[in-house]
Amino acid sequence: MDPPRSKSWSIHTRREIASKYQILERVGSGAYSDVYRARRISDNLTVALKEVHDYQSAFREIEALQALQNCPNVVVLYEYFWSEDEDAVLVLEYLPNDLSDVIRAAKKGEWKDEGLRIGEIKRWMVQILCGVDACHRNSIVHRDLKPSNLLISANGLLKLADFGQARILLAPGYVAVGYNPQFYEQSSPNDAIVANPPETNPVADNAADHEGQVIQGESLRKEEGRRLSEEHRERDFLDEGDKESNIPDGDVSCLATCTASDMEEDPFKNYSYEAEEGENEGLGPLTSCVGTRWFRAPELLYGSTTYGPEIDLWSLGCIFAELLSLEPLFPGTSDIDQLSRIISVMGNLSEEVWPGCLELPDYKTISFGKVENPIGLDSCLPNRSADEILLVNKLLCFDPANRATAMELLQDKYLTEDPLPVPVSELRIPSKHSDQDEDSPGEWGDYRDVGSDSDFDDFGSTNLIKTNDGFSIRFS
Ligand SMILES: Nc1ncnc2c1ncn2[C@@H]1O[C@H](COP(=O)(O)OP(=O)(O)OP(=O)(O)O)[C@@H](O)[C@H]1O
Repeated sequence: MDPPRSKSWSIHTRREIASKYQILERVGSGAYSDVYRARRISDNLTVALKEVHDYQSAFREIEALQALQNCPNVVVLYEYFWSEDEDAVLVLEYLPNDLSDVIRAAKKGEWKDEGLRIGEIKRWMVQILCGVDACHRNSIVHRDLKPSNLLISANGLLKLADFGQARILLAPGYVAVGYNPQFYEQSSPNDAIVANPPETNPVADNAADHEGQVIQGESLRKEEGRRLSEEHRERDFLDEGDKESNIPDGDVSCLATCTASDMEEDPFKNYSYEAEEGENEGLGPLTSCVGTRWFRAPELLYGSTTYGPEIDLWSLGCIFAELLSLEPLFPGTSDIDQLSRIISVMGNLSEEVWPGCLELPDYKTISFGKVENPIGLDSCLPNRSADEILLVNKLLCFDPANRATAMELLQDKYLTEDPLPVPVSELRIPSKHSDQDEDSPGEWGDYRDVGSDSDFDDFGSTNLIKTNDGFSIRFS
């Protein structure tokens, strides 16, 4: 059989890969990668080969995954292929589903009852929080959390994936901390396994999973990591920060909002997409052009280059709201529309709700008319309990300092009181439609396809008024 059509043929012609893996089919692609299902020849283990066409994205993903090797809710990196002239290829554990599949199936009524059960929602939330907690305890900001980047194994384990935009916000030499075992253990008498590192119940065709992980994990030796870091440091565009020239820093999601043409055509040209050097001590400035629009925190939309892990917590708030309502919470069609949706629900951003917001690079460039009666989160989550709305409210705060941390939420009464999270083994996972062309977005829509190229397309009925300082938006 001919190999599948692909953006790049290099993976099929690389001997070092062909000698160890049999490539079976392409299962996905992103802005900078093609992902294949493959079989490890030595033991028949099914793996995902991720061929990354962007150097920096590959480096970031490898660096972050190495730091998170022992975290049960982060995808396992078995090994990687790295050479000067070729795309990096990451060998990852194969995870056939993602959370957007679960939400879509629940919305379609695939399981014959209304949406997701509360115990299921809670178990998904706990697994996501464990993964995010592990990242943040290791000072890693994921920067692109969304349902389609939360992959799910055949037996219900959820794992954070796609670390191509991740940043480690600490100086080299930092000793990473492990995961917190408390939340991976039994949380109810029937809950035999919540999530244990590595998977303790491998499915039949992945029988070598456990062993494979350990052995291959060891192959990611320290010297290898050091060599990679040194190489990275030698590159021209070594990032002491995220530079605009580097906007691949982004991904498709980011490009959907921040393409070069966008910026040329965008009347909000004063937007501070360009990071200024030296703002973020020791690390350089960060680009505000990260993540997928629907899940982007307000500080990013206002051009911050000094944000922290709290941007992930905002994304979590959007994901949790979507788990509860089965609808995206803020499906903005442009960055301005994104902000206007947030403000129409939460009210205006002001010093009162976020002291210091005036310092945001684009705060004065865009002003929104006074929203007298914000819709409120409860209207977006009809039929959900006060505790559920409160949980989401703890994440969706304008002021990043007020957002609850992943660890705090793991101890939240909503997740620790009845009905308890169901065991992982009771989670329902949709059957995968293998016949869908992965190049075409699904009928429900693709997060990578969420925006038009220009901030003015699809701007709807909102009134946009040019002012001396920039633009003003009035809600009709
Ligand atoms: N470990 C895996 N197992 C199975 N499928 C995977 C795995 N990793 C990625 N995929 C599939 O490949 C697709 C692209 O992967 P990924 O999102 O990591 O790449 P990307 O180039 O960083 O994408 P994006 O443009 O969304 O940032 C995913 O949506 C998923 O369908």
